Amino acid sequence: MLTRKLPEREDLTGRQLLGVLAQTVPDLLRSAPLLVGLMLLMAVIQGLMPAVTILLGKWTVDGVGAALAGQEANLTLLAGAWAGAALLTQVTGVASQVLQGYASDHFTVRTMTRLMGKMGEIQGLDVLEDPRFHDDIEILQMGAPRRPLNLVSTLLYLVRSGVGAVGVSATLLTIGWWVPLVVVAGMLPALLRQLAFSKLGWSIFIQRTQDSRELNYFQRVAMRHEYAKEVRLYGLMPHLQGRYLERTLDYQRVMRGVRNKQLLGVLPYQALSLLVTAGLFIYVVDRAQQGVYTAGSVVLVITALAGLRDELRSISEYLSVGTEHLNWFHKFHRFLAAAPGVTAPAQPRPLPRELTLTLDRVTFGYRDGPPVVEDVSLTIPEGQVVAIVGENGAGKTTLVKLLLRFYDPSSGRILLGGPGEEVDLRAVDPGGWRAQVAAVFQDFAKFEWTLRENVVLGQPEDAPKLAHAVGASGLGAALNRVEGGLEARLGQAFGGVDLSGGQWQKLATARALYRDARVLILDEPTAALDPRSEAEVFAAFAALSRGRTTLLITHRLGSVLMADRVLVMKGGRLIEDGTHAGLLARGGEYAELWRLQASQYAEEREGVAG
Ligand SMILES: Nc1ncnc2c1ncn2[C@@H]1O[C@H](COP(=O)(O)OP(=O)(O)OP(=O)(O)O)[C@@H](O)[C@H]1O
Repeated sequence: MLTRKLPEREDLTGRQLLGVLAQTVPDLLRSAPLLVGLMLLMAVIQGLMPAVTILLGKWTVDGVGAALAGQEANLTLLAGAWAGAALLTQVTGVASQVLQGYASDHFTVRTMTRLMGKMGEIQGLDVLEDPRFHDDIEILQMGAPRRPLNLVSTLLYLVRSGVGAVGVSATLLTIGWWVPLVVVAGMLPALLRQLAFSKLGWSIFIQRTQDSRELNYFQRVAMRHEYAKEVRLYGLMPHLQGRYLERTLDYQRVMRGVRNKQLLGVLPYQALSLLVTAGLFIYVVDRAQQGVYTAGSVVLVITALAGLRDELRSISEYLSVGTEHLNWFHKFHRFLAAAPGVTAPAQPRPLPRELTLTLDRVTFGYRDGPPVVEDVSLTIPEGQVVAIVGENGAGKTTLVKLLLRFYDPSSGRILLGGPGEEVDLRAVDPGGWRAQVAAVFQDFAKFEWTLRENVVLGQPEDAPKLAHAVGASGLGAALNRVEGGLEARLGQAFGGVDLSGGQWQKLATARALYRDARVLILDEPTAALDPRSEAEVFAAFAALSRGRTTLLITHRLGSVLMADRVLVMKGGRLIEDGTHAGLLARGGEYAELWRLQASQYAEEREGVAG
């Protein structure tokens, strides 16, 4: 059976927690001083209420006793005080909830804005492919709407319970100065023990994030439309259920162990606390029988002991959840302060006039793995149309991703600019450079927005340009068949229509055509198109690529004919570089690929003829 360990302890030390607290609280306070101030006021008032109630109880019992004995007692005043206390409890309770609502709205917007702002700063893809980042971002995303408010609330509850504990202890002073000391000393060990266990809380939470991401994935595969065909065809459901159950039961077993240990471990300490309480109770009752204490004092001790136990238990719980919130904030601050892999330069150099691309001995491996692009050097003058060919996994797409600065080379440089004006790609603003590029990626994004939004992608709308992009990409024919035309919502998630694979690809093409770019990148742009559409789209690209640097990655060698130059990649290296005719004449890898593809057509022709 698979046994699962708890993750490495991620808990911060007490000192580190205080550091996070000192960093977080002033920031939250500054962002909403009035709200937090009012909430603090409510917490202090609420904290005083238990002591008030206990004293009122004592005075009431003593007052009733006095009245029964025929002495004078102002019971009306007492009744008024009870009513006033109850009213104050109600009012502060409602006010706290209203204030929490406001604070929640405020903190959610603020935290999510900061998180999204930071995501916007992450220029590359490397960070997003790191599994640790997935866990962190999931934890941050889940926590952003609630952690800031929860931290504030927890701190306020701590204030309330702290004031409550002090207030209730103070009422015990009426019995004797030593009474609060004895009671707190008896209850403290259980509290500390509970606190020690609660440190496990964050580790468990982290574990839950890793597990829940995987469990969610199983659920998604089982339930979502995009996996439904394979799940049914290959009968995957029992397999998914089995793996889901195995993981869940395993996880639950670990959690049960932790929970049981926690509950049983704290029992002896709670027994000690009960002994002290019972001892004190017997002492006070005994002394009351001797006439040292009044009946009201006995009631006071009973209610104060119960009250103090409640307050201390609350303090322990709030400290424990507060620790979790602070751990979350630790991740949050670390995320905001992190310098993500690909960063924009502090003082970007302007883009050069001419966008010639130069790779100078560029080597790159994903996540410091073995190189998938190795020692590639080449220059592509602005305006050249270049085809990149080579077998699967040769590094063609990676080369393009490096040119777009989704990753930085492990060694070597990528330069932009004509002779004498070259600048390192790392020295220019990535956003400014990417604005010069239009691309149809192999795995282009299918946004579940309207068709129009999918083409325009946040750029200013220009009706003639849009009409041209839709027409030239071949998307126009699809539009006639989609209800709502350009306004049709795409994708299943919001009840929209779905397009065929080829129609989506035309849409991705329209996107590239709509963007007025100096560099065009086409990564297998026609893989899903029928022959007629492919011919049409290539005609559009041929028209578009005139005068623009174009990089066309393709396995369909027929389309290479539109290129001025062909690059052949193999095993991450650039092994051939020349014109179509030159490379054919050379009789190397390209000639071999061409011969193989041509022979397929020849065989088919012979087959048809025969
Ligand atoms: N994000 C990634 N993380 C890790 N490895 C990757 C990643 N993307 C690609 N690779 C690996 O890098 C190598 C080159 O991939 P690349 O996509 O550049 O090849 P390609 O020539 O475009 O292939 P194809 O013709 O199949 O599209 C492959 O071995 C692939 O497994």
